Amino acid sequence: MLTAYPVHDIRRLEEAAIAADPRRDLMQYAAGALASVIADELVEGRGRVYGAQLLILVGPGNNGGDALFAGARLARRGASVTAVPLVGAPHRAGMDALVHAGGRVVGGAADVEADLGRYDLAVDGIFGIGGRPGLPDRVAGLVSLLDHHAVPVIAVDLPSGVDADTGAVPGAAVRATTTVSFGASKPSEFIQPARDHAGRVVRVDLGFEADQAVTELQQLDVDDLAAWWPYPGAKNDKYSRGVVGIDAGSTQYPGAGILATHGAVYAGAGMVRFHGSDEARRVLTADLPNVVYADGRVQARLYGSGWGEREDGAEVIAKGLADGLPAVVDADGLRHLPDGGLEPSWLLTPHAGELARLLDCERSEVEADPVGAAHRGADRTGATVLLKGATQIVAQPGRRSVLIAVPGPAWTAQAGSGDVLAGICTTLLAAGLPAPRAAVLAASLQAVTAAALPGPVPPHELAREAARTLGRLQQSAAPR
Ligand SMILES: NC(=O)C1=CN([C@@H]2O[C@H](COP(=O)(O)OP(=O)(O)OC[C@H]3O[C@@H](n4cnc5c(N)ncnc54)[C@H](O)[C@@H]3O)[C@@H](O)[C@H]2O)[C@@H](O)CC1
Ligand SMILES: [K+]
Repeated sequence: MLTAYPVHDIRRLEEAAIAADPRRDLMQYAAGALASVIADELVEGRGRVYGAQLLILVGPGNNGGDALFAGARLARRGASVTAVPLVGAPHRAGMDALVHAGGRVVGGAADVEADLGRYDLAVDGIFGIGGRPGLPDRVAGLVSLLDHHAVPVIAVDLPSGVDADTGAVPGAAVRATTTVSFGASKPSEFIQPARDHAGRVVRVDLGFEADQAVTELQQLDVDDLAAWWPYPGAKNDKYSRGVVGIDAGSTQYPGAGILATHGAVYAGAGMVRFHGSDEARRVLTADLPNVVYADGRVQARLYGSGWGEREDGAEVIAKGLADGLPAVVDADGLRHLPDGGLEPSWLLTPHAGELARLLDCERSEVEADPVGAAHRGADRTGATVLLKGATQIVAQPGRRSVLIAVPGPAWTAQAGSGDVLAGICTTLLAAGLPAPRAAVLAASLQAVTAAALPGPVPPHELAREAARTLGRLQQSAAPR
């Protein structure tokens, strides 16, 4: 599991680390770690550090200081280092160190633009955690020229221009090949589209110790998925594994019910009872003869995928609430929720547009701060929220921390993926998992399954593959 903290909390952790050991120079430590990553990349790219052409992009803060001190270390190892101050006054001591080590400082972007292609590597020390999203125009111009010349960029702490807290990229931003992240991960390392700007992330431990008061973003990895999945054991029967009730699909959208049922079955439900349309039932009878159509005991329900315009939607959901069973509400079902008063054992699975409708805001507002929007959705409804999209985020009512699923390939964004996902989530609720864990495991299973495939497959095939993934994960799982 990887943990990220918002900038506000990283500053607090940094202050606490300095107070605990005032003699430790965090900037020198950071610069040393940065220099060693740069040296490794130079050796990999051209065989040695000596004689390498290194360009340092310098902003007005400590981020530029880190870059300058790292540049000084590499100049001492024989690299030819050019620093270009781009915004405001650069870090004084860092500049002195670079010049003292034999580095060159030019006046501004115009002095390097003509021959950018000669640089082996550029270091982005423009803005760090003090940066506001976007880049001043002249800086954006230089950054896009570097891209044009295919000069690899190592970002110091984070790629300048991205929003560290939200992962949004509202304007120009550096696209790094590698990011050297200090002290603690930033949310932008996990959340798209900023995650793509970071490239490979090398994390440098500065000895921060998290405390209870900080907000955490916890991103699962494959080992967490393997360890947390509730594999059926020898003592399980179909009831203890969980019976899923699916009320999904409609005459207009029969496929949604079929897909959700595939998700539920292949994720290992003890039994699935299907209460959707007759068209879907005919297909399911042929494809998945284990599905049951009679009423009877269930342990979790799914409502809403492919409902379309359903007149009795609000009534069905109200009845489900009165039953007191955990439930997943997906897609069209989200239009029929009561105003607040849901339970955290209920899991809502909106994409950005559906969450915007729940929050009475624009989709762009959700995309600008997906974690914040997922929190608001959970707080407003009282339910757990899984916000689907390029980054899959799970928020709980009244809690500031969020879970983030293992990232998967972009091709899973296709019609029907959400229906399968809703089915997997319901299987995990029926198995007795709390909604947040069910949501993050289901989304992670889909991502890990897709990542192991050579390319796009339709969602019902992805559901079948998920069962194979679970078989492999179970073998590799270390008990926790
Ligand atoms: N957090 C930590 O524990 C450590 C932080 N260090 C470095 O310090 C950095 C933070 O340093 P600072 O707080 O000085 O912040 P920055 O280096 O991010 O710079 C902030 C400055 O840039 C200006 N600025 C921000 N966005 C702008 C924009 N879009 N257009 C124009 N001007 C803009 C601000 O007004 C401010 O003056 C970290 O990212 C990291 O690189 C390291 O030295 C080691 C320890
Ligand atoms: K940077």
